[in-house]
Amino acid sequence: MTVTRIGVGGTSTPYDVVVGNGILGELPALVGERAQRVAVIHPDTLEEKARPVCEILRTAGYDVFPLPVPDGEAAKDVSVAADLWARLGQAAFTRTDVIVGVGGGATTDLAGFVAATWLRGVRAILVPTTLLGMVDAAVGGKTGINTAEGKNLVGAFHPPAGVVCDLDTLPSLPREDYIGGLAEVIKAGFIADPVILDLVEADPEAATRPDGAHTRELIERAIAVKAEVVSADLRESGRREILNYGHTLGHAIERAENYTFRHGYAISIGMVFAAELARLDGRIDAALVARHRRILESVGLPVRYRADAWPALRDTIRVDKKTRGATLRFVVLDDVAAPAILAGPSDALLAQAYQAVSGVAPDAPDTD
Ligand SMILES: NC(=O)c1ccc[n+]([C@@H]2O[C@H](COP(=O)([O-])OP(=O)(O)OC[C@H]3O[C@@H](n4cnc5c(N)ncnc54)[C@H](O)[C@@H]3O)[C@@H](O)[C@H]2O)c1
Ligand SMILES: O=C(O)C(=O)C[C@@H](O)[C@H](O)[C@H](O)COP(=O)(O)O
Ligand SMILES: [Zn+2]
Repeated sequence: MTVTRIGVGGTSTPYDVVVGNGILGELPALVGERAQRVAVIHPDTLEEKARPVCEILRTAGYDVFPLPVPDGEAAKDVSVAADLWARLGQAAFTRTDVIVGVGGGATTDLAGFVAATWLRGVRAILVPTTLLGMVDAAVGGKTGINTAEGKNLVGAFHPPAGVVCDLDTLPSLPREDYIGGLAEVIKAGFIADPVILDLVEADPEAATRPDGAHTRELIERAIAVKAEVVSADLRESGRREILNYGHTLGHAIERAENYTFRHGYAISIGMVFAAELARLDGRIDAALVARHRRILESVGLPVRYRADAWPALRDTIRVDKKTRGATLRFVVLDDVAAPAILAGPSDALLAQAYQAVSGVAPDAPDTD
């Protein structure tokens, strides 16, 4: 199988997202000759994915420090970052040394954040092992951790020095996590690449499998969308906001669920909410909202959330990063591949859109 390299620019150090099978051998060249030590941050549950990375780097002559962290979202916590800072200090990690993050989006967000903050910035190389990590989290340099008040509230823009997407890691991913990653693939379709939507609609079942007929094309198209957007606007001063489609409500749902709800599942619901908002604002028709529900449901993603959660979700949305002062801002669509910002929707409009997502009037008890 061929190796694909998708370039990401917009920074003084452009890098490639490399996609292919059995491509961990790309790593030593990315780490480079100036580094002596390499820290390999990985979930403690994914030792078998970190081991070949460590072996390749040891064989290439580096001093390798495997640094296990808690699995999943539990890693995106300041206590975990502080523990890693301590371990880097104990290993006398210098500015020419390198951090490699191996795992899903939660792990690469943490590894990137630690790389951004250690000595005010050392190089990070990311090896995403989830679909979501490959098509979204590992690309573009957003790093961060959660706080009690909300998702990703502390972080830094710190582009990686390289991203290695070894497709051989995907078959072991639990099906639910694979489907979670499809939410970001479908998001890329709605905001920028209609062919993604066509491919999912043509065979939704195949889209849920790492060996599906169009899987590689879906992955590469979604990466290309992300690469184009972050190359144009690394620091989210404008265009990059479109990547937040579905995330305003989605992040609030994740917080309401104490970060036990898959990110992709939450943003799937969030995209339906954003579509309902756009319809109520007169931007899109009911058919496009229905297309959201149909595509997302066809791959097993949720499109509804409980009605009684609205007051808490409404409060959390206030600290969304796109909010300016008291003005809430949502990414919406004017059409497929025509994203826009809806600023300052009324409380009534928001509640009406949420009603369409919960299926129950906001004040009424949830009888589901
Ligand atoms: N920085 C960004 O631009 C960006 C973009 C999108 C999402 N994110 C973040 O990414 C996170 C979600 O990422 P995720 O969906 O990858 O979740 P995750 O990192 O929690 O991984 C999901 C689960 O899959 C397991 N896993 C990972 N790879 C595996 C493999 N190959 N085989 C078996 N199990 C495997 C993990 O151990 C974990 O239990 C969220 O924190 C979200 O905020 C960040
Ligand atoms: O890269 C971006 O920009 C995104 O918004 C991609 C999102 O899929 C991702 O979940 C991101 O972490 C959200 O960023 P945040 O700034 O809303 O925390
Ligand atoms: Zn996301």
